[in-house]
Amino acid sequence: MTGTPPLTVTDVTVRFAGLTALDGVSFTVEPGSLHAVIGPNGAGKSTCFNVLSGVYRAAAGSVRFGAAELTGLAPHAVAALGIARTFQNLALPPHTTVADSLLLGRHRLMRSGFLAAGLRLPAAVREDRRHRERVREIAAFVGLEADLAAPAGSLPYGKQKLVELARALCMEPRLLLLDEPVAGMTADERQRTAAVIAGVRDGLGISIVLVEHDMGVVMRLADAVTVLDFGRRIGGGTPAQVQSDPAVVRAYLGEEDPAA
Ligand SMILES: Nc1ncnc2c1ncn2[C@@H]1O[C@H](COP(=O)(O)OP(=O)(O)OP(=O)(O)O)[C@@H](O)[C@H]1O
Repeated sequence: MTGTPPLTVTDVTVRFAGLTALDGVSFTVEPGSLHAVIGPNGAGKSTCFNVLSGVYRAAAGSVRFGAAELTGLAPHAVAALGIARTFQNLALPPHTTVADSLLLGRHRLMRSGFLAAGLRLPAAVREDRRHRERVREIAAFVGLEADLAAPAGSLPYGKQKLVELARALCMEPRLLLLDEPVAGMTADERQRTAAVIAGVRDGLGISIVLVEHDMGVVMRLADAVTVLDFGRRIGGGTPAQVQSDPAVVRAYLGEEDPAA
């Protein structure tokens, strides 16, 4: 997709009743790149994710997607700019088929109102057919074409997470926010999902922000990494750069060794 602007996070601070969860954090997500946000437990990753998706409001700083200022926008207004998100925990209606779950993801793009759709007016029928075709294409892209008629809740966990990813893609986003997309997956599922995520970046040209604990996946997929610790940005760069950064290594070792 053309026209994806950079996402520029500048000096963002978020406070919760006396606790500074993010403290003057800055980074830029280059167009079409996969940018991972990592850090030990409690570092501020989820808070960062929630600021980008409009769930939390920053006390200070700015988040710009091209010329658009995101801070202060409600989640639906952030989505309207072409920023889609997935959730850490499954957020799919379990009895709804995969096809219908994905169609729900296209709601923002649908012009016909419920009345026109309900009355089966010709324009609404044509639009419905167009959206179903696109849903099929996106399902094929993530490897779910054979599962379109299945209730989402009947699929194995890894596939349900792929349905969520596909649903976000159905919004035709320019930027995709992924919240721990491989958490709870088997090694096989992790590998498959990582390949799909790489395909989204490489094949669709969508920028991706990835918050993820799995270092293997982060280091294999990311073009750039931002490292948080206690709400501050303590490092950043390519995966190789952050892996050899003593401050980053110290932050992670500190987490593993409570005596340190
Ligand atoms: N809604 C909230 N109210 C109060 N404190 C919060 C809230 N959300 C997060 N925090 C606190 O802010 C800090 C950063 O939390 P956050 O969840 O962003 O970290 P994280 O890096 O995502 O951690 P984890 O890896 O454990 O998910 C923590 O000290 C956390 O307790």
